[in-house]
Amino acid sequence: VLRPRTKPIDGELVLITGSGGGLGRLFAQEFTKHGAEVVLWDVNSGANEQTAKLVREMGGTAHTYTVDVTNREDVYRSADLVRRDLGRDVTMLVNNAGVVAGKRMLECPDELMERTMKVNCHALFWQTVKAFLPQMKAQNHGHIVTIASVLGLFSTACVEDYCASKFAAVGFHESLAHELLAEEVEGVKTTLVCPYIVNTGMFEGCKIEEVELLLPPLDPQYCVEQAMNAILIDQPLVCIPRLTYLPVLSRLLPWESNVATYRFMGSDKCMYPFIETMN
Ligand SMILES: NC(=O)C1=CN([C@@H]2O[C@H](COP(=O)(O)OP(=O)(O)OC[C@H]3O[C@@H](n4cnc5c(N)ncnc54)[C@H](OP(=O)(O)O)[C@@H]3O)[C@@H](O)[C@H]2O)C=CC1
Ligand SMILES: CC1=C(/C=C/C(C)=C/C=C/C(C)=C/C=O)C(C)(C)CCC1
Repeated sequence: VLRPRTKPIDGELVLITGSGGGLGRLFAQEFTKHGAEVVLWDVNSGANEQTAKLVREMGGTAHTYTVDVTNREDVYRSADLVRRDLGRDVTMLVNNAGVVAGKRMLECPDELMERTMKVNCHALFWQTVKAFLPQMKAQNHGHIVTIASVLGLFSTACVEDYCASKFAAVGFHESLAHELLAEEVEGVKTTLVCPYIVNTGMFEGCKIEEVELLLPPLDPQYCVEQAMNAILIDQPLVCIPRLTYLPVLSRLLPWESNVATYRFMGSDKCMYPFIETMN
């Protein structure tokens, strides 16, 4: 009944991956509004510098690093560099970088499918467990945020590699959360963020006409604000919007009834216009 109290994050050092655009850039601005210092990792240095500029214009502090999160050595090297440059440890990690191939599986080059798994899933291993978690555990203080997707909790057609990578990200995140709780590392919190389609351009054209009025693609700012609310109250999981908890629950129903719902709602073909836009 009562809204949980939000935690102060001023003074936290927040590392955001994929900060060169979309949700990552908005996360950088939102954390800055709350008084945190941000470390920005992206493959695209120009776009990343642009995010840093926006943060600095808000009066915040931003440190940029050009990092390909799929490259283990690059991740470890950059993590050490951050520690050396700033003389302190990252206390909050937002694993946000993500990609989608945008091709039907049989037409998708193997390399693109591999890239999806590497960016959306494997990168979480190097970044969280190896590069930043040890210090968070040692200080019993930290927060690991995984930006997955509702497609990590249920699926649809024509995004096989993306769904596989996001289901894997959810599995990884939840197992890690269990590990921290089992070891009673109570000061290191975890939040799994699962958004529906967001208007960042990543899923350009993707839509479900039958439910468009009830469930339009999310405004990126709204999505990030909802995620921030969850992070600030240490909420373990947030699906945005709340309506998307429904298909998660319906996974308990027989497969055939889910197929019928997908057909009725047009959820089975929502990727068709997206794939056409991409090709
Ligand atoms: N948009 C949507 O509808 C939804 C998005 N999500 C998830 O939210 C997250 C953010 O998505 P969104 O902001 O829309 O996507 P964007 O494509 O707008 O932003 C992703 C950012 O990640 C960067 N990036 C990609 N690969 C790497 C890499 N190997 N190393 C470092 N940075 C990299 C991109 O750089 P570059 O531009 O140079 O490739 C880009 O700046 C993703 O994980 C996505 O899966 C979840 C649900 C819905
Ligand atoms: C099944 C189903 C739905 C489908 C949702 C889909 C297909 C979401 C796609 C999300 C994307 C593209 C996320 C990217 O990361 C609705 C409309 C919620 C309504 C109830 C049943």
